[in-house]
Order: sequence, then structure tokens, then C-alpha cells
Amino acid sequence: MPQLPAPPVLLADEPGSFPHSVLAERHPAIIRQVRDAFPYGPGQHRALDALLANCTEGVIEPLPGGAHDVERWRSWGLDEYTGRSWFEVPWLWSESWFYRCLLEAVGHFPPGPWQGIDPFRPAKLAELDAPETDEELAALDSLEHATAADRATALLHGSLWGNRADLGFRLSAPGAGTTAASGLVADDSDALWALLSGRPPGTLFLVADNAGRELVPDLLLLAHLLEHGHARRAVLHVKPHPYYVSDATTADVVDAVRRLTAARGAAARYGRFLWSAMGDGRLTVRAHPFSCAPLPYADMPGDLREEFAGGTLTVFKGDLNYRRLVGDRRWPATTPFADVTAYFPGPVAALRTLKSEVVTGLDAATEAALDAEEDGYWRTGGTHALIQVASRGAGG
Ligand SMILES: O=P(O)(O)OC[C@H]1O[C@](O)(CO)[C@@H](O)[C@@H]1O
Repeated sequence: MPQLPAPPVLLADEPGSFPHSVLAERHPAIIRQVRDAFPYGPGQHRALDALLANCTEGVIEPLPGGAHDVERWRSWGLDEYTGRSWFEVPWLWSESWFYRCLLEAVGHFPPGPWQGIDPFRPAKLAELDAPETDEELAALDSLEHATAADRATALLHGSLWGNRADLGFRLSAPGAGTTAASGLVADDSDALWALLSGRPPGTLFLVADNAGRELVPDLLLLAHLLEHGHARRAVLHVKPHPYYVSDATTADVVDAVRRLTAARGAAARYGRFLWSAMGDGRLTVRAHPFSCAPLPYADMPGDLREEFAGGTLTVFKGDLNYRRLVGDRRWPATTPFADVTAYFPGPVAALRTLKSEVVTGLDAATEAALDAEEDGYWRTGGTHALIQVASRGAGG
């Protein structure tokens, strides 16, 4: 296993940089969005005001005494970062901390009337109910007569580009979600299908990203893989609580499956298949606390490592999961994907549209052509995507 020299971790301390804009502009916009979405009381408004001031100008503060997850956050670095500016600690950490603080402000965790209320739910439901979702579901009918291989490719690409449908991202990426997707910067789909065509079929893990119009195609892909013998069992890892605006929780899985069963035609058939697969254990939902950790997957706990080790393949969806999979560092873009994921206990794949600067596994010519064409925007604009696979341990 190659020991790579690790380049610096991304911070948000450079005004004008992408990470800085997320902390300085996107987070205040998310607070506004959440504030407008619910008839919160004065205490919640005051807490949101305090968070706005704290996350833009203040320092990281301890969690309130008695918070259910104090020890967890201490083990994730809270003591080390308390008292420091949000802009000077790892960007991955401060972004994750923002969502923890936001949930605190709206009373999501402590016992009380607002416990368990998802501040992002109105936006998630609006997306699921949007006419675009109807159009995407209706398009499934035209795939019914395609060959299984063509359908599989279409569903894989649906899941991949579904990652553009990210509500937080739309708050600050001009045109995101509306312009035509222009291309893959890496495409290891042959290796992915090779892993999923082994006999006997095994367990597939899918580490989900966003709810709504990303989760629906993820579920369709899982249904296809189960139905066509590419996997015996699928495990969908979602977030244990609302996170990064649109990240999928178990409630969002339920909403998505219900949305499918209530649709017409092929979509309804997929919905019924998923419902029964959940009923007989072919499809399981997991909500591990580490799914919301501010840390890279290289630091995953033993139980999770052991779980992934038993999979034929683990697929990481989306940008944030990619950052956590490869490490949120200034990797040269040509660093091999297999090297940065060498710690992972089994075959692993990433399906991601590019919405932050971290990228690995490109060839030098591709990177040069993209830079010449777009001067860096290709890394963050959600206009490009990748399918990357490290088949290690599978004889690949
Ligand atoms: O929903 P995704 O694909 O994980 O994208 C979320 C991305 O948006 C950001 O919050 C800001 O770009 C990133 O930090 C994160 O990687």
C-alpha cells in the first residue's frame, strides 16, 4: 500500500477562495432559508441570530452542557478547535459544525416540541413534488423496452447526475441545476460493472448523499441492481439527522419510496419492488453516527470498517462524501484514486459531480484541457462529473 505524502488540508481562511465563500456567504444564506421556512418562536430566532454572528465573526464554542453528543464531538476534535475562528480550522470540520449548531438553534435535539423536526424538510418536499420529478419518473417508461445493459447505464448516469440536484449548492452556484451537464472527467464504469457482475452476487453499500431528486435515482439504481442479480443485498447509508441542507435521512428514504409507489407506470413498479425489498431485508437502511462526522473516512470507526469490508462494492455518492473518501486536501489532480483510497477495506467507487476543489485520479491531459477551457470553474460548478473505482481486493 503506497504511503502518500499528504498535502495540506483545505481551510477557509483565504478571502475570495471557494471554501471561504461557503462559510462567509452560503452559511448565512442557509440560516435565512431555514428561518423563512418555519414559524419559529422568539427563542429560535435569537439562537439563529447568535449563530449567524458566531459562524461569520466568532469562534468555535463548546456544546451546551447535557447535549447528547458532547462526547462524540470531543472525540471528533471539538476540544482542539474550541476558541478558534471557524475560518482557521479544517473546512470539512467547520462546515459540519455549522449544521450541528444550526440544529441546536432550532431545537432539533433536546426533548421538546421541535425535537426531530427537519429544518430542511420543506425544501426537500418541494423538490420531490416538483414537475421535473414527474418528468424524470415518466421517462422511466421509455426505458422499459431497452436492454438490461442500456437500462443499467441509464440508471447509473441518472444516479450520477442526480447529484447536481443539491439544494444547498443551488443557493450559491449560479445556474446550477439548470445548465446542461457537459461531461465526465473520469469514467471507470467498466470496472464498476465488472465488480457488480461477479458471481455469486454479494452486498452492495451505497453511501447516499442528497434526498429528493438525487435519492430517487439512487433507489432506482439499487432496485435495478437487486432485480438483475448484480447484488444479493443492498445497504443504503443515510444521515442520522438533517445535514448539509439536503442530505438524505431515513425519513427522506420513506418519502422517496412513497413518491415512487404513488407514481404511474414503471416508477410505481420500482416503488413496489423497493418496498418489498425493504420488507424482506434485501434493501436495508443504515444511519451510522459517522455519516455526519466532520472527518475523512480514513478515520472511520472499527464497526464501520468491518461492515464495508464485507461488501462487494461500496459506492460513495456526491461531493461531500468524495471529500471525505479521498481526504479534503490539496491533492494534485493526477494523484491516483486507488492510492488515496488505499486505506479502504474493500472495493470502492465514487459517483460525484464536482462541487468543490478536491479531485484525484485525472490524467494530466484532461486536467490541462479543463483548465484551458474553464479556468477552475469545472472543479466547483457542478458542470462535470466522475465515476471512479478502486477494485482492490476484488482481483481487479
Ligand atoms: O451534496 P454534495 O454533492 O455532497 O455537495 C455538497 C457540497 O457543497 C458544499 O457544501 C459547498 O460546496 C461542499 O462543501 C460540499 O462538498
